[in-house]
Amino acid sequence: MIKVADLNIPVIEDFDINGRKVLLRIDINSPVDRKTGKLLDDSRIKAHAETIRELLDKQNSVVIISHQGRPGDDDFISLEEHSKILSKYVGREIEFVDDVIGPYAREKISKLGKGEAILLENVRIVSEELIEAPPQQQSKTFLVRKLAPLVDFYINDAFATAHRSQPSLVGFPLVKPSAAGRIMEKEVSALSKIFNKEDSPKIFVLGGSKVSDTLKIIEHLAKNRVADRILTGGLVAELFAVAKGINLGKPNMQVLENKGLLSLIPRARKILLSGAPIEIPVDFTVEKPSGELSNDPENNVSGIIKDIGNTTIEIYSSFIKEGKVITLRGPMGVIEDERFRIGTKSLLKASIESPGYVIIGGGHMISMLDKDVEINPNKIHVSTGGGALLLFLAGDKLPALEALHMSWVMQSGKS
Ligand SMILES: Nc1ncnc2c1ncn2[C@@H]1O[C@H](COP(=O)(O)OP(=O)(O)O)[C@@H](O)[C@H]1O
Ligand SMILES: O=C(OP(=O)(O)O)[C@H](O)COP(=O)(O)O
Repeated sequence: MIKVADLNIPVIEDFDINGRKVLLRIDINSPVDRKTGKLLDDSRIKAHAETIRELLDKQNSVVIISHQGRPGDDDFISLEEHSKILSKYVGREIEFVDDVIGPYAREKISKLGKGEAILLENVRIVSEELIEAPPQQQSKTFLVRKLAPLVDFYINDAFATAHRSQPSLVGFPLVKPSAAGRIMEKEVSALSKIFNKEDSPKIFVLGGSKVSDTLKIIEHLAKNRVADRILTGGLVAELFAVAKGINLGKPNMQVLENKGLLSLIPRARKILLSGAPIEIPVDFTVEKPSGELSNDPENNVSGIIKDIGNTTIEIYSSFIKEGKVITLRGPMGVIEDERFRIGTKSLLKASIESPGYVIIGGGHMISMLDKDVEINPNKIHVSTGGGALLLFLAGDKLPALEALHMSWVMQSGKS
């Protein structure tokens, strides 16, 4: 059992999970190369191998579920390639099953032998999975009703999706004995220890493309006075720049419009007006229509913004040097293209070389870490989470953890 604020989170040791059938929710959502559709990074897949191996060593039959991307996005792809990589890291074959709740998947689950594992297809092909609702409601979804009767236990190892109140995360704990997996356990234990409210200044480097999520994170960080400085990059920065009244030019406004982000401008403006400690880039690396690159000031951009600019890198790096705790999530630029990795890599370098403690999260950000450099755990925590990590640090109760707590209350009769 681990205690997280006032939640009791059951762990694997709290049950006799040997030779049983286990439904294991992991998060192997990974960056995808838009051109080839292949995975660009396997850090999350590698991380989850530990829990799977342990369950298989204990002769459990392991049914693995995960998501990848969101419907409509380029990275909403099958988990077939993931199963091959997972098999490599676990050291055992993990068969990919091209189904989630249909008769084929259910037969595969029923016939699964001891010490065997299967990976079901991307759980987000089941449309219910995209709807967020309270655990009670999610426990009545088809996903839960079809799969729960076939397993003995539910284990949630998906820390990176713990901020979503989706059926695969919060529905099962209400109907099955449930526990946190090893990644979930390690993340919440480590982060609870590392992140002290008193440590200051706390610097947050927030970029990427999940702008609505990031606005929510910033609102929570600001409300709970957790951040001393928020350095923005990626599409998050572009939205704040526009909200501040900076003219980024028609093509960039078009990018924001195409991504459905313009409606978020009033919300970003409200955050700025509330006095949240937001920093916006003073220059950008842009790609001109000719394909040429240029480093332009924020109010005179001559192409599509692809990364933060050189002066911004310098300014942000100097803030980072002063930080006691630096948390980075979401890249500064379009890192799928090697030419636009400079901003992200430079800020990662500045953080790692700074005297502060560094927390690195989010699939895209961790993919930029140099795989050959050893990570010193006394200096750096590499989290599998992005949004979940930030909301956890902001002091939010993550729905997946709350559901595990509810499960424990139901099992033990305690509160
Ligand atoms: N200026 C930009 N314009 C368009 N996309 C961007 C920009 N900067 C970053 N991105 C995109 O953000 C995506 C990653 O964001 P996100 O999913 O929020 O990060 P993470 O997975 O680390 O949480 C990448 O696909 C990257 O191309
Ligand atoms: O990659 C994830 O989140 P992150 O980008 O915040 O790290 C998780 O897999 C959650 O995915 P979602 O934000 O589509 O629910």
